[in-house]
Amino acid sequence: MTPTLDIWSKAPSPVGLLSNFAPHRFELDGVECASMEALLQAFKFGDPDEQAEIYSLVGSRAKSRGRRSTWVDTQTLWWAGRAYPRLGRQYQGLLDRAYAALAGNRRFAVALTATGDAELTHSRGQPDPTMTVLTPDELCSRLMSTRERLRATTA
Ligand SMILES: Nc1nc(O)c(N)c(N[C@@H]2O[C@H](COP(=O)(O)O)[C@@H](O)[C@H]2O)n1
Repeated sequence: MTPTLDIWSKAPSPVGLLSNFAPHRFELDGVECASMEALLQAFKFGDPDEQAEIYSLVGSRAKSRGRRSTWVDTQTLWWAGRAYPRLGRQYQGLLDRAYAALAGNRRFAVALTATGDAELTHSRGQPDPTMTVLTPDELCSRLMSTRERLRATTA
């Protein structure tokens, strides 16, 4: 039977290292982020100066910082000065690029491939996309497809 691994920040390694809270550095479009959570929470702000305050954060500090945003009212997220409707296809493309960038972090890539063929879940996540910048499906589908790609390139 295929094992299921539930991703959250306090899970033992390697699963905890797949949480967006984990301190994996990566760069997207020339912006260095200390964690995926920092990038995701920065999407919630249209002001580049406010976004820049978030990039260096990790874990719950990054997530809490995002609570100052009112993005839920507008359903609009921001990257590189451009507005992304939350339910739009372009936002999905932005998430794809973000996870592709994260896959360049070796510690993340090693942790992800160490999960083998396990089904990845995220039971703590919010499934309604109008209430979160990343649903469990959006996270886990990207992690599992990235794992396939990493495997294919190292085979
Ligand atoms: N631990 C945890 N608690 C929640 O309530 C969550 N929604 C999540 N999901 C993660 O939170 C990030 C998205 O933040 P918002 O839901 O937009 O505030 C992202 O990292 C999800 O994977 N996790």
